Amino acid sequence: MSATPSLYIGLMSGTSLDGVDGVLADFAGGGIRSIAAAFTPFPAELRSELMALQAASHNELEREALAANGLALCYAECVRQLMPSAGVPVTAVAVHGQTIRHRPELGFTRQTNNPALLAELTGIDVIADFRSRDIAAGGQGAPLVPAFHEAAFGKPDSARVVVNIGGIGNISVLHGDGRVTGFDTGPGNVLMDLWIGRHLGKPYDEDGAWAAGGRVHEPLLEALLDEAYFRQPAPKSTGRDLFHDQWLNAKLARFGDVAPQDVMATLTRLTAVTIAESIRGESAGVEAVYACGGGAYNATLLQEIGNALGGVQVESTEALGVAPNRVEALAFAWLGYRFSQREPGNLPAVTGARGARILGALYPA
Ligand SMILES: Nc1ncnc2c1ncn2[C@@H]1O[C@H](COP(=O)(O)OP(=O)(O)OP(=O)(O)O)[C@@H](O)[C@H]1O
Ligand SMILES: CC(=O)N[C@H]1[C@@H]2OC[C@@H](O2)[C@@H](O)[C@@H]1O[C@H](C)C(=O)O
Repeated sequence: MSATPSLYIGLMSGTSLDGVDGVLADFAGGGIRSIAAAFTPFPAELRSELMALQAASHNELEREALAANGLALCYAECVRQLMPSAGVPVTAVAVHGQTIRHRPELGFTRQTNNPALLAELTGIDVIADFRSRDIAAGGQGAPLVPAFHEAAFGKPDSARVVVNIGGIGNISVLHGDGRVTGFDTGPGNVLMDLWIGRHLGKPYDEDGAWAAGGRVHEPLLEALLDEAYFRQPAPKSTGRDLFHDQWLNAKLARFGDVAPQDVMATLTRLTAVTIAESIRGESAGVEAVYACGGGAYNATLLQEIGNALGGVQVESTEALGVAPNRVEALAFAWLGYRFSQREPGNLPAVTGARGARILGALYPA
């Protein structure tokens, strides 16, 4: 007889600001099983307000509170879509919130959210605020997915790398001997999305097709790589606080004559080489690299990461049984489960925290 289900819903809205990814998962008996997934796009107005809140602006306290209420409605809608797949009561909804400021060096990170409203709207326990305890313990508060990557994808005696390519990229190196290292590599899709939006009015470069038809401009690539963050040792994490449109504009200032499609090819290469160099720096002979996050659907990008690693084939996490667009939400469902078990969620070797900590705060139904 199978164990009684232990159902959690994970909700993630990341730096791409495209919407909410939700996953219903069952962790019965210590297993990890994703049952159903849903995606709720942000209404255009909420998306642009969340984008505006990424930087200092007028009356932002009130605007943040209102955006948090709007977010809670999107989260509730995503939960509503997942509920029919549950069958039995869901133990808790684990919700990341929307990062609008990430400044671990100043001792804070801010994921705007209204978990009380979400508990009210869903009638389910809500677990939120997963990052601040790690920062309180001296850590970066990010990335948090490496512990989950090890639990879900780790294989004894074999070295595997999981690379999450969302707005920002992050790697988890599962060394195969229980050790896990990882950090944010820098831009994932954020600069590419910005550029194709500006030039073709599209949200992203589907399959990397536009970049594939362009040529990498080496001097521009060199200028883009001239960024202290790439040389900084781990632990490290980043976000739109650093990699924003002014960052890109400043880099492009000397390269006004480069064709937009060639800029796209160069930005794709930038993401690929910063990920590949980060992997190389952590582990010499990596053979198995698995990509997740929306960037895993960018064939050009995966090909370029593989090339930059000297011909390694980069597969998506689909090969390990989890669709790439489900991994992050599943990770937060799992972090919610860990919270309920009073088990730590962070890895001090990754975030730099003084020790393992239970992450999250409960808003009862
Ligand atoms: N078919 C596709 N082809 C190319 N790129 C894609 C495709 N589908 C999604 N993407 C990219 O993936 C992004 C969304 O990825 P994801 O949902 O993993 O990001 P996120 O969770 O918001 O970010 P983060 O992990 O930084 O928090 C899109 O903005 C787009 O750039
Ligand atoms: C502060 C913040 O929201 N960071 C995100 C972001 O998106 C990717 C990368 O930057 C990672 O550090 C993190 O998300 C994943 C889910 C994490 O915590 O592992």
